[in-house]
Amino acid sequence: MTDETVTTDEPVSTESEITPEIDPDPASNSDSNPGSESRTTDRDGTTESGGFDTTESTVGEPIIEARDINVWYDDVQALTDITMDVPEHGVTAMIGPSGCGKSTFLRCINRMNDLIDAARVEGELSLAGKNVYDPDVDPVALRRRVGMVFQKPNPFPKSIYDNVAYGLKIQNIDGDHDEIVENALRKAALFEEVSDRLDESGLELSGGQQQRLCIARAIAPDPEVLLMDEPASALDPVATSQIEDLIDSLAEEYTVVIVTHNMQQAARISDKTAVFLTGGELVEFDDTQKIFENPDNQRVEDYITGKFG
Ligand SMILES: Nc1ncnc2c1ncn2[C@@H]1O[C@H](COP(=O)(O)OP(=O)(O)OP(=O)(O)O)[C@@H](O)[C@H]1O
Repeated sequence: MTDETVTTDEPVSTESEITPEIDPDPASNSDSNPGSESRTTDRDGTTESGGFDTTESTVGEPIIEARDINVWYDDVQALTDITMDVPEHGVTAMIGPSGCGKSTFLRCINRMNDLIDAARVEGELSLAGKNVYDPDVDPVALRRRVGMVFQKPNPFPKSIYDNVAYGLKIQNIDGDHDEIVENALRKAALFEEVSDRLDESGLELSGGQQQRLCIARAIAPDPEVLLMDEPASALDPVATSQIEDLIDSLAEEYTVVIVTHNMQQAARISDKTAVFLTGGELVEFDDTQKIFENPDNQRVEDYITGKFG
C-alpha cells in the first residue's frame, strides 16, 4: 500500500506531498458546482462581527463529501464515522483537543494516510463527486488536486524559484514557468519580498517567508483544495497574521481546509468549523459563528469556553 512511510508530526518533503494539480478527468469537476447557490457571507469588519471573519467570501456547494469515514492505526481507532460536507471555496476549520483525529481526517482527503503503514481507512470520501478511495484513483494524481501545507515550513534546499517550480517540473506541467512561479509567489504574498533573489536558497528566508514559500509551492500547480495542518503554529504573531490574511485571500479561489489548535484563529478566518472531540468523533459542524456563539452540543460549548481540552 505504501511507497514510503512517514511520521505524522514531522513535515515531509516528498513528491507526493507537493500536491499540485492535474485532473485525470477534468470534465469531472470543471463545473463541479453547476448552478450552485453560492452563499455570500457579509464579512465587512470585526467590530460588529464579534471577531468573526466577515469579509466578503463565497462559499459554495460541497466539494468534499465524507461518508462514514473510520480510521485505525493498527488496532487503535482514530476516527469514528465521520460524515461531513466541506463547501467549495471559503475556509473550513477543524478544531478539537490534541489527539482527536483532526490531522488524520485532513490526511484522508489527499490519502496521505496511505503513506502510514499502520493506517487503515474505511468509508467514502468524494472530491467533486468522485470517491478518492475508488481503486481507479491514483493517489499521486489526487495529491496534485489537493495541495498540502504543514505545521513547520519545509522548503526544499533549493532556490526560491526551484521550490515553487518543483511541482511543475516533476509533473511535466506545460506553460510559462516563470509566469506561473511569479503568480504563485504573488498569490502567496511573497513576490515583493523575494523578486530580486529568486535564485537564493529558500532556506535563507525567515520562518514566515518559508511558510509562504511552501504555500506558493502548493498553489503553483493550481490545486482545487488546499489542506493546511496548523500552518501558523510555528510562527511569530506578525508572521501568523500574514498567513491568516493570506488564507483569507486564497479562500476566494481555493477550498481551504485548516487544522488549528487556536480557536481564535478558527473564529477569525473560517466560514465553517468542525469540532472533533476525544474518540475521533465529529461532534458538531456548522457555520463558524454558530459554533462559537451558540453551539447545539454541550460538549462543544464546554470545549469552546475552555471547560476542558
Ligand atoms: N502514524 C500514526 N501511528 C499511530 N497512531 C497515530 C499515528 N498518527 C496519529 N495517531 C494516533 O491517532 C490519533 C489521532 O491523531 P491525530 O494526529 O490525527 O490527532 P490531532 O487531533 O490532529 O492531534 P494534534 O492536535 O495533537 O495534532 C491519536 O491517538 C494519535 O496518537
